[in-house]
Parts: sequence; C-alpha cells; structure tokens
Amino acid sequence: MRILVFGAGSLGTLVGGLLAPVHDVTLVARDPHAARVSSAGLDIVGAESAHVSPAATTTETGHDADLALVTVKSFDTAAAADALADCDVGAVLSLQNGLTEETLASRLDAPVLAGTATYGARLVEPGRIECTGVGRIVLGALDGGPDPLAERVGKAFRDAGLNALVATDMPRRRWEKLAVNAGINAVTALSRVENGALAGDDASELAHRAARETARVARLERVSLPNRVAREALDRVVEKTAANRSSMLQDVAAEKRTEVDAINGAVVDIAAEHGFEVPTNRTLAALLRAWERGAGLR
Ligand SMILES: NC(=O)C1=CN([C@@H]2O[C@H](COP(=O)(O)OP(=O)(O)OC[C@H]3O[C@@H](n4cnc5c(N)ncnc54)[C@H](OP(=O)(O)O)[C@@H]3O)[C@@H](O)[C@H]2O)C=CC1
Ligand SMILES: CC(C)(CO)C(=O)C(=O)O
Repeated sequence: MRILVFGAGSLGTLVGGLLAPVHDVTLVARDPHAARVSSAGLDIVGAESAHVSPAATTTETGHDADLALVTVKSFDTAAAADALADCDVGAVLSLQNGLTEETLASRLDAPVLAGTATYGARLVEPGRIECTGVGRIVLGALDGGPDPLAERVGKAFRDAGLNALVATDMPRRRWEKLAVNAGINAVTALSRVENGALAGDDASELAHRAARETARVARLERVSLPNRVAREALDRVVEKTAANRSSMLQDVAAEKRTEVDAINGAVVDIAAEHGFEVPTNRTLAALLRAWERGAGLR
C-alpha cells in the first residue's frame, strides 16, 4: 500500500516507520527530521527496534497515495486537510486525539476513516523515534458498521506487524476516548499531576464530571455511551497509565499549545448545538485557553 503520513512528528514517525518494511511509506515532516530520514534512514528504538528507510519530505502537496494517515496535532487538522485536498489520496485515516475526523471529512472528497491509537511515541532527535509503549490502533467507518476499506487498511497494518483492530463501533469508541481525554488530560494539565494522582483525589471527581458530561453529549449525538461506561473507562486508564504524564500535561510543561479545542472545547461546542450546557468542560476549556493566551500560544 502507498501510505502518506501527514505530520510525521512523534506518533506519525513511529507508525510510518513500523509500516515502512512492508509498505511504500512517505513521511511529510519538518526539517531537520525529514532531511535526516531521507539521507540516513530512521532508527526506531525502545519497545520496538528497527532501522527503516521511508521516503521523507517537507513538501505538503502533490502526493499520490492509497492512504493518508493524519498525525498532526488536532489544531493543525484543517491546514492538513487543505494540503491533502491538493494530493490524490484514496482514503484518509486520523490517528489523532480529539474529534478531528469531521474537519477532515468536511474538507476532503476521499473517504475518511476514524481511528484511535494507544501506541506511545517520542521523537528523540531527527531520524530517531522511541516507541514508549506498544499499544493498539483501532480503526473503522466514521459512522460505524462494517467497512471493506477499513478491513483493507487493518490488514495492511497487521501485515506490517502492527497491533491493529478493525471495529464496527467507532462512534462509541471515539466518544469513550474523548470522555477519558476530557477528564484526564485537562485535569492533569491544570493541576500538573501524573494520571495516577487522579485516583481517589478531589480532582478525580472533577475528571469524572467531565467524562460524564461527555457521555451525555455523546447520547445527544445518538451514540450509546452510558455514564457508568465512561466513568469505568476513565478509571481503567488512570490505573493502567498511573505513571504517565498526559499529553496535555506534557504540552503545558513544554509551553506548547494544547489540544483543548478538539477535546473539552469540542464537547462544549457539540453540547451547545443541542442547547445543552456542560459546565465542567466549559470551565476546564476556559482555564486551558486562558493559560494558552497568557503564554502567547493563541
Ligand atoms: N505521541 C503519542 O504517543 C501519541 C499521540 N497521539 C495523538 O497524535 C497526534 C499527534 O501527536 P504527536 O505525534 O505527539 O505530535 P507531534 O507534534 O510530535 O507531531 C505532529 C507533527 O506534525 C508536524 N506538522 C504539522 N503540520 C505540518 C505540515 N503542514 N507539514 C509537515 N509537518 C507538519 C508538526 O510540526 P510542527 O510542530 O513544527 O508544526 C509535528 O512535527 C495528536 O493528536 C496526539 O494527541 C495519540 C496517541 C499517542
Ligand atoms: C490515555 C491518555 C490520557 C494517556 O495519558 C492520553 O491519551 C493522553 O495522554 O493524551
């Protein structure tokens, strides 16, 4: 399969690198990373190890591919979609956090698949990517149900040895992940604690409230996500990732823009479309945006 990875930073470089031994992979990345991969190849270290040689470029448009993986941060999704509109791609799959697929689908003619990724990735230096945890990629039709395209993509990923599952219930899975991220990411970023600190603390009640509100909005969107399921999913992730610093906490610590707009902000916006108020998500989003403005990031 000819696979274009649009936005090959941490996650995109890892997934593209793992796909490269079997597929024709092109990383669209920034220099000096793109130049280094082009000239000397890519070292994958950590929980996976390999030396691979995908193509790498900073050129955003004019590509021809069977599949485009979108791995830019959620706030760069619209720009990525506009660049992909000037490529010839057969299908698009987002592996991002937050609700980004709708932005892609509204700007692109190619079919857009939904995806979630729990692999951990960190770009150590140009040309060197660390796999910090072997997770799973789950993908499927954006509206749910069986999908031959998703099956083909899932098989292509598994052929390269990736842990990939094709699911027929992506709407529920996306909203469940959103509920987890709405609770854990925002609360850990604002209180500067590891995920495990949410267990049994006052802050855990706040995270649970954000997740419950998200589940309620999911149901308004006709996605079956009971509050209990969202709460249990959050508790499970807190337990399994207790030592993790959430991606949003890492962003805040590095003074980088966060993905709040596609997480808590998306919950607020979609709730508003239904005339529904989500005070916890609204407060968390307002605080994170205030911090971003103060840090000159928006
Ligand atoms: N890292 C991880 O372990 C995981 C990440 N995710 C999700 O995956 C997504 C990506 O995260 P992550 O990989 O960590 O983020 P990164 O910031 O490491 O990677 C995104 C990369 O895309 C680049 N980029 C943006 N626009 C362009 C463009 N037009 N042309 C070329 N390159 C571009 C960025 O460059 P620049 O910064 O210079 O703009 C950056 O290098 C997020 O939604 C995240 O939540 C999900 C699971 C795990
Ligand atoms: C699951 C969780 C909360 C793990 O830290 C995550 O997705 C993130 O940090 O973005």
